[in-house]
Amino acid sequence: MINFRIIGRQFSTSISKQNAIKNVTVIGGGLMGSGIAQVAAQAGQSVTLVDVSSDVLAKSQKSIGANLGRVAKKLYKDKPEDGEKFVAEALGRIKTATDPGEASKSADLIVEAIVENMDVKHKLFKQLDSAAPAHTILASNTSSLSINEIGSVVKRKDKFGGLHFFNPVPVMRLLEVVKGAETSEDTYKSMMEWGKAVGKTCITCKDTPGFVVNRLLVPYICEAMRLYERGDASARDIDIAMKLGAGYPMGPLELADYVGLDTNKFILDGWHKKFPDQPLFKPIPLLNKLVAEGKLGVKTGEGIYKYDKK
Ligand SMILES: C[C@H](O)CC(=O)SCCNC(=O)CCNC(=O)[C@H](O)C(C)(C)COP(=O)(O)OP(=O)(O)OC[C@H]1O[C@@H](n2cnc3c(N)ncnc32)[C@H](O)[C@@H]1OP(=O)(O)O
Ligand SMILES: NC(=O)c1ccc[n+]([C@@H]2O[C@H](COP(=O)([O-])OP(=O)(O)OC[C@H]3O[C@@H](n4cnc5c(N)ncnc54)[C@H](O)[C@@H]3O)[C@@H](O)[C@H]2O)c1
Repeated sequence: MINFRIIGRQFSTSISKQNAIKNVTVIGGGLMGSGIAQVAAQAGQSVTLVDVSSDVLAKSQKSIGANLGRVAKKLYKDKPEDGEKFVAEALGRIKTATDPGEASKSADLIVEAIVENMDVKHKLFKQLDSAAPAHTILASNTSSLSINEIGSVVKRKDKFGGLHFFNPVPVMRLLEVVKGAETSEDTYKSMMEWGKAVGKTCITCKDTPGFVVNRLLVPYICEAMRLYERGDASARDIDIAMKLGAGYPMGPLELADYVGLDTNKFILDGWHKKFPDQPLFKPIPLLNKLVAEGKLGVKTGEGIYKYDKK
């Protein structure tokens, strides 16, 4: 096992002896999917990263290469040639594909990280369920949707669950492992072992809205947006307040831009529809306006703040 530290946080990449999952297919090559593919490849697993867009896949490979470089710089501080080997080997374990069905055929585990939309996820999981071998575990990285509802379209309900990672995946140490109503004990154990093998600390949660982290974090971010929208304080001052007054690494508005304002809106709209009387889930006109204008945060160069385009 290799242990290393990034910004004061302990990391490990290891191939667990008990972990029977060797071939992982990640569907969705965006922000989350590329991070999940990276940590699995770092842990020695064979990864197929799938997206509908070849352009996205090319961009993902580039960002995975750069982020592996950041990890290698710390892991192999005194041996840059070993660092280069580490990056090349990890990148070599990642194949890309555009056909989810074909890419499922040799998978032990499939992690879905596509758009936060129930209909789109249902369509994909129906396809994966019929294409993947019988032993394959199917998991969703959904931020806010019900695991039971996503899994309602698959026949293998005992082999379905939630694996919720955090952004940026290579840095954030937590993995929420979500048991659906019909997730088997074997599947749950395999998901926990796999999470550990990719260097994460796993917690278990029932299938409740937002699981643990987002049920607390999303209302916090939304309250910060409402505070800003009312003009109670400037965006900068709200962020400074929570960084210096509460010790958060990012302020809530910076974090909203970092996660993606579209993702924030998908989550809030979904919860508002389900729980219309909950004031914490009420729509936020400012959020709706920014998303309608295509200002989605860091990924589009503008959200609550403006960013330099890379
Ligand atoms: C909505 C969803 O369902 C759930 C979610 O994901 S909610 C979001 C959860 N995430 C958070 O709350 C993130 C909060 N923010 C943070 O922890 C920190 O601000 C941060 C880790 C993102 C960035 O840290 P910060 O010190 O501001 O910036 P930066 O200097 O760029 O990065 C710090 C270190 O992390 C490393 N790093 C950052 N991103 C990385 C990545 N993608 N891959 C590898 N390493 C990375 C950098 O190399 C740097 O290392 P160094 O200090 O040794 O040079
Ligand atoms: N952004 C976050 O901080 C965060 C954190 C944890 C979980 N999540 C969840 O992870 C999922 C992905 O979020 P993201 O931020 O990576 O989104 P993203 O927009 O960055 O990436 C989604 C990718 O999925 C691709 N895609 C869409 N439909 C597809 C399909 N049918 N087959 C294959 N690829 C398809 C898109 O082309 C896009 O590249 C969502 O469910 C989100 O709620 C997001």
